[in-house]
This record gives sequence, C-alpha cells and structure tokens, in this order.
Amino acid sequence: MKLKICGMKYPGNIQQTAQLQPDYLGFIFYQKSARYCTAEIPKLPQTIEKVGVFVNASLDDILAKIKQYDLQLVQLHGAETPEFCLLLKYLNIRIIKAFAVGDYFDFDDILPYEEVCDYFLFDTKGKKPGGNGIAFNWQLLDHYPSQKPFFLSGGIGLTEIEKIKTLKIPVYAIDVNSKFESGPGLKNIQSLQKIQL
Ligand SMILES: O=C(O)c1ccccc1N[C@@H]1O[C@H](COP(=O)(O)O)[C@@H](O)[C@H]1O
Repeated sequence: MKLKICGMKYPGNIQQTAQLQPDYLGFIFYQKSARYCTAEIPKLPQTIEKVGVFVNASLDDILAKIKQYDLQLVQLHGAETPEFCLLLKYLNIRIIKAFAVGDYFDFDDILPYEEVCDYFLFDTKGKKPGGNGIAFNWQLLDHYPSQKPFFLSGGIGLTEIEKIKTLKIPVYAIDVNSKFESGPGLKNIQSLQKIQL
C-alpha cells in the first residue's frame, strides 16, 4: 500500500516529511483551506510525486500551478466534470478524481470518470470539501465495481491505518492529513514516523 501525505505548507516541514519517503506529497491549492499552499516547495527526492489538490479550479489556474510547482498529478476534489477531466487528460495531466462518501454511495457516479482519470480517491462527505478529519464507513467500498486503483482518505490516523490493513478491499494508497498535524498544514513528524504499512 502506498502513502500520500497531504496538506503540506511549510518548507522546513516539507523537507522533514520528505525524509520519511512517502510515495506522494499533497499541496492544497484551494484558497479557503487553512492548508492553502503558497510556499516555495523545496527540491524533493525524485521518488516522491507532487500532487496539487484543487476544488473546482479553472483550467488556467491548474495549469499555472502545475508549471509553478512542477506537479506530477492533480487531485480534483470538487464537482469537476468528466469533460473537464478529459481536457486535462488531453494535456497529459495525470488525475486523481476525489469523491465524497456519505452514509450511502452510488458507484454509478464514478462510471463516467473511468476513462478520463488515473486514480479514484474516496474521502468523507463533510462540511468542507476536504480535510474534515472524519472517516467514513469503508464497508461501502466492499462493492467497489472498478479495476482502477483508489486512494482512501478521510480522518485516517494510526488506529485507522491498522484497521485498513485488515480490510479485504484493494486500497492502492492511503492519504493522511489532519490526523498527523500539530496545526493546519504543519505535519507532526514524530507521529508520521509511526506509520507502518
Ligand atoms: O485538507 C484540506 O484542507 C483540503 C481542502 C480542500 C480539499 C481537500 C483537502 N484535503 C484533502 O482531504 C482529504 C482528507 O483529509 P483528512 O484526513 O480528513 O484531514 C485528504 O485527501 C486531503 O487531500
């Protein structure tokens, strides 16, 4: 199982987190988030892929951030349409399409995205578009109908990681965020060091 650490904001903290060699580091480009990233991202080891997280951003905005930060993937965490994803795909941009999961989830919703994104991500439906710090009922994924690899996110801490390891669902990567913070965007390195996948 791969690891994405999301919501990075402070250069020194980014460098310390990178030393833990996660597979992905995520940077939030959603202005209303307390984790909104305006930092200069330090040079990272090539094994770490930089993911820009966007919520209903314009194509121009996404392209500008990809260029400015040399992002390898975009995570679309809003109501982006399959047509919008297709536009990005034509530009050779790799896409993680996020879906908010409530008490119920209709997997028909992911079908139009099957051909136009590289990964799915399932996060908890909450008051905010992301970073709510709450887990959803993962058993809803028992009937996952797709072969596409997916990220699991939403309130994942050390206890949740241990539970995820026992699940039968094919989790490609876990995405951790607020449960490993000392403050918004400031990751707690000691807690992150305890992650064992
Ligand atoms: O973290 C944010 O502030 C955020 C804002 C807007 C979109 C996505 C955001 N974060 C993503 O939310 C999930 C779950 O985070 P948490 O563990 O529940 O805090 C994660 O995928 C982040 O990428």
